[in-house]
Amino acid sequence: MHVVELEGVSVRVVGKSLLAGVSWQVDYGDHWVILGPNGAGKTTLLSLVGAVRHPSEGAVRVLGHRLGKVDVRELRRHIGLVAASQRLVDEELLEQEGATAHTVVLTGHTGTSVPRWDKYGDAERDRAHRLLADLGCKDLADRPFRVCSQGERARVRVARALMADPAVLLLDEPFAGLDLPAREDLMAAVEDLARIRPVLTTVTVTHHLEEVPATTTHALLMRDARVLAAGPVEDVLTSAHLSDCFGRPLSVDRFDGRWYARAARP
Ligand SMILES: Nc1ncnc2c1ncn2[C@@H]1O[C@H](COP(=O)(O)OP(=O)(O)OP(=O)(O)O)[C@@H](O)[C@H]1O
Repeated sequence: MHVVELEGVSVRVVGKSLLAGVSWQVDYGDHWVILGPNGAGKTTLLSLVGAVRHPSEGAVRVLGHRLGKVDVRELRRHIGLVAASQRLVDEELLEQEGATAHTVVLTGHTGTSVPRWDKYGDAERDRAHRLLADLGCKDLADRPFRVCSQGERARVRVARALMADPAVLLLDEPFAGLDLPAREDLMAAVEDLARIRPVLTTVTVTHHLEEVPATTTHALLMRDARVLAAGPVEDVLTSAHLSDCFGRPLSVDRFDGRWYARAARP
């Protein structure tokens, strides 16, 4: 069984195709990155995998369950989704309540935007502390989420998503808006996660090759609602594929496991 399986999937809204004829398979322990220009359909693809939306055509199976034939609320409990664009968590409410980073992580256990204190015992509290430590921010436990920096929040959100022990973790532009040290801290945390949780599957949407974690195993390139290339990361992240994807000549390098792109000079 695949973690994610799409067969001939299209998503249409009035007068527009958001995804067209997409087939794709993700296996347990894979770490995928999805790249493509603005409007290519990356977030739409991730929202299918997150069981947030349904396809107009074709079949989507997540953790063996076909969308349309499964209780998506139950399915979502096994999927960790961190996406600024899809407000699944009411962070403003948590901020108003003065929630600490530890409390925000705890709410991941109940999948709620407010803490359900009767549901959290010592095991859950310890787990939330461990996850903050795994994400390199154990010192934030008692800090109000409201005052955490963007980089700190980004790591707390990932810890929250892991609280429910999901089989698959979906990250939609997790590095957006972070400065260089914050980006590198989150990158290190994501790479550590891949090492300490070998069965966790991850799918990360990003805009920049510099944001592709070194632990990435596979890549999928999108353009105009279609998949341009998908497969093992070293086969897909080539100068030719990236140039095709972004519509201009690009030169791609790999150094120390990380990827870099720049405009090709004549
Ligand atoms: N409900 C909708 N109705 C109409 N158009 C939509 C709807 N949702 C998304 N779109 C459009 O579909 C296209 C794909 O959107 P999507 O958010 O998946 O792209 P993306 O690759 O994630 O883009 P970005 O990199 O800019 O975040 C965009 O042109 C977007 O404007």
